[in-house]
Amino acid sequence: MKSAVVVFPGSNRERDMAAALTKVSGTAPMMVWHQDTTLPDVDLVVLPGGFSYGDYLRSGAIAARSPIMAAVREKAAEGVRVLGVCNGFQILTEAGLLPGALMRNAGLKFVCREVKLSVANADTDFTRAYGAGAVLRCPVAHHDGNYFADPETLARLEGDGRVAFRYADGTNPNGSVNDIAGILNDAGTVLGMMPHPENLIEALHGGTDGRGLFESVVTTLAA
Ligand SMILES: NC(=O)CC[C@H](N)C(=O)O
Repeated sequence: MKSAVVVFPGSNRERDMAAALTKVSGTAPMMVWHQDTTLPDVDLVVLPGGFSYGDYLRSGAIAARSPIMAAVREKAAEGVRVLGVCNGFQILTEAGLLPGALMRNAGLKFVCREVKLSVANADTDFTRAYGAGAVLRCPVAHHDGNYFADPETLARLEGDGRVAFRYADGTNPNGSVNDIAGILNDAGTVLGMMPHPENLIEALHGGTDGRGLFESVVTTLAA
């Protein structure tokens, strides 16, 4: 699987993401600077976590208007898979590639801890390696993870199975509506999620629950 990781000023999870992609897919991703205007020929584009532009204005708002985002939009329109984790999810909503918004955490505090995630739809390109109803451990680290969408959008997301992950067992760290932790676009090719699956890849991380997401994409693209 060929992949690219976009790096913005203030990104801080791009190396974790690159390590996870390399470990699971066997191929190192290409790292692309936000000022570039083209993306290489890849099967997956990843927007990593971090504090792009210092979270000024709103988390992800300035990055969503970076030169590279026109190319990300083009790839998404072609059906290339796009994954946004944490700040990457915020950038995808700010860019209009995913609906809704990530508001300040309900507790008004930065939250850094492990949560439980349930796989709300195991029939997606990003989740098929997990069984239906699987519950996994996953770390979160954010202050703007409180997912919100208007009732109409929410009904569409829920009705179309576009909620990929939910916080489980009362571990919702941010007050997101319907315990939403990750959502898909209409076509199921773009996933945004607040938790960090790239940080539970090998035994040294304390667990491997995050691997399934990357394995799902690898398997989907190999099929
Ligand atoms: N880990 C991250 O990507 C954090 C995203 C963003 N800076 C926030 O705190 O909400």
